[in-house]
Amino acid sequence: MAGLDDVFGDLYASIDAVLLFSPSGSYYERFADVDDLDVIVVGTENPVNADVFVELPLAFDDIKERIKFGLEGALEQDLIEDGDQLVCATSLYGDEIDTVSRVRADAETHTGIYDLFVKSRAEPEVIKAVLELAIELGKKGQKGKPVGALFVVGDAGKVMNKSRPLSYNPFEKSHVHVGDPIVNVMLKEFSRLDGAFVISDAGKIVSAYRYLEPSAEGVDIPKGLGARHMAGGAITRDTNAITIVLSESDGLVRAFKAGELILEVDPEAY
Ligand SMILES: Nc1ncnc2c1ncn2[C@@H]1O[C@H](COP(=O)(O)OP(=O)(O)OP(=O)(O)O)[C@@H](O)[C@H]1O
Ligand SMILES: [Mn+2]
Repeated sequence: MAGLDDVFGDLYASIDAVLLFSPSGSYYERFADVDDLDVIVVGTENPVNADVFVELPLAFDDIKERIKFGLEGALEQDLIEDGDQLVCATSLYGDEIDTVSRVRADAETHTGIYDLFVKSRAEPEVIKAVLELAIELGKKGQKGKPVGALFVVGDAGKVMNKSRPLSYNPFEKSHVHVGDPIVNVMLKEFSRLDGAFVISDAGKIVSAYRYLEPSAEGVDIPKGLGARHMAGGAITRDTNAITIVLSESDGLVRAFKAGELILEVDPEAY
């Protein structure tokens, strides 16, 4: 008669490492005695004091997103490499680990999203909200038509100093934040306007209609992209902001940081 190991054993056969997502102390200790196994702890914090730890910028309710960030962070820190077979153990229903997934590390899906969230000045929740808004806008367009948009996130004071208004700022004196569903509807409406949105570290919409005037000297963006992307790339070198840019012409969402393109996603595939 076969045991459950014969059925589920494939899940953890010949793996390169185990990623434990926010394990309790006792759960983590169970792994100390397992021979020849690399254990990587992943979480927003490291209360078990694991030596090998990947920090998550957010807890991520969505389990696929949580695992994606864990893998990207582990790749970034060279804890795992392309082609590694991994077991990810996480909690889906409660606080204890109750779910095991086998995944393969894949350098091709290593998008740069981890870097965008973890080492940026703006709050991760704010970056997540803007990225999701840009992706939604890219999927649906504005009234069915493709639309472009440029969001400058973080270091807003400096960004304002390196830009000028194209028209009246509809967000003047308002105290609204990205991520609020009503505000997101407004941002989508205003994406038809020229220029950029400026958003603070904490997510406050500082301005729409901003014309960015960074020095673009030495900024290297992919050929074929125009003024929106050039300005979006360059402002991140002159300031500590990141930018999220939706292209009207090719429909892709890109993110820039420190003057470089670090993320390129197709909204339809996200
Ligand atoms: N310096 C700038 N600051 C803010 N917005 C800008 C700037 N330059 C261009 N834009 C905005 O980008 C829009 C599109 O410009 P352009 O076509 O040159 O950019 P692009 O990089 O090709 O973007 P897309 O792929 O969306 O066409 C402009 O209509 C304007 O609203
Ligand atoms: Mn263009």
